[in-house]
Amino acid sequence: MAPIAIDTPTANRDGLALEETSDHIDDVNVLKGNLKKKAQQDKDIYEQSEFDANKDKTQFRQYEDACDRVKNFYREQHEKQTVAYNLKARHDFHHKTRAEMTIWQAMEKLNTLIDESDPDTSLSQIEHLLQSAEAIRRDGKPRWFQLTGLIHDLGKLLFFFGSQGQWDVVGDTFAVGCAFSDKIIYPGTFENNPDSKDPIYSTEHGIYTPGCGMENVMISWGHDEYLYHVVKDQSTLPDEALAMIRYHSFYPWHREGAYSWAMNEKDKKMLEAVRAFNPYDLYSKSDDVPKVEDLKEYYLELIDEFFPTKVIKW
Ligand SMILES: O[C@H]1[C@H](O)[C@@H](O)[C@H](O)[C@@H](O)[C@H]1O
Ligand SMILES: [Fe+2]
Ligand SMILES: [Fe+2]
Repeated sequence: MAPIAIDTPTANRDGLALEETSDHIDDVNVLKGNLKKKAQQDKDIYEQSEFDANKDKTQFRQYEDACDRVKNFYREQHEKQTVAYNLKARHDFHHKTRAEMTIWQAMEKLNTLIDESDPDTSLSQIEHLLQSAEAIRRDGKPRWFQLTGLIHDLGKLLFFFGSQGQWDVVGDTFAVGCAFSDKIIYPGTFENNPDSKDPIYSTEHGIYTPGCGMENVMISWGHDEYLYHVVKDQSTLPDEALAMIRYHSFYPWHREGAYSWAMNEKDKKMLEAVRAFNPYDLYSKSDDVPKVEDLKEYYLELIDEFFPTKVIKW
């Protein structure tokens, strides 16, 4: 079809030159775009989603019925996550840069890892990340929240950076340096962890003072804590996003209410944010498998918005 010719005037009624008018239109369009983004951002992160309401939750996290792969994973993890190991892991982390790559490259690198601790999915990690992000996006939640869904498990890259196995990378987390809570899954498997017999670490508060704040509690080392440090220093994501990343595997706390004695005022707010995130992580595992190539462009732009330095130090 031939383009329609429009007889455009060179100046508008108020005598403005055409160039200025079209600049103005551009500005208005930018504003409209911002408003649209803003409207999306206004959708409260705490508002319960349809997504959450429609899932049959009894289908997830059935650890008693889980296969041996999952049970063996936790037996090993619960034996080996000691205070001594956690101090060493943090020391090692702060003393080197393991790799330099973009967020998308990290997602691709992670793709060969199948998480041994997970009874609910055998999909690759890139698919799980996109499922989480897409569920948040479909619910019209803020862009920073969508990005948090996209990256929240990238800390599993630790597996390729000299971890001792999967036990110090994946799985639920718990506090070390105080008594192992009976709210942790398979609580009977801590017997062979030497800390369970330590005269201080085995007491309720252990090395901590009540009210000290979760950021002062040493949580078992793995993908949450690692990614939290990477993202905190290299992105503009808000505190809520950092809490979602740092505590998303901390089910004894965010789901079962353990360790409440350690919380401070800020933690109460952060706990709500972590709880708002959890359904998108857990229940999106039964959604359709996303098509990576179809979504790539949208997410590349989103990544650039919050990671000013494209190449990240891992
Ligand atoms: O098996 C899963 C998986 O490793 C997740 O990435 C982690 O966040 C969960 O807490 C855990 O239960
Ligand atoms: Fe995770
Ligand atoms: Fe996840």
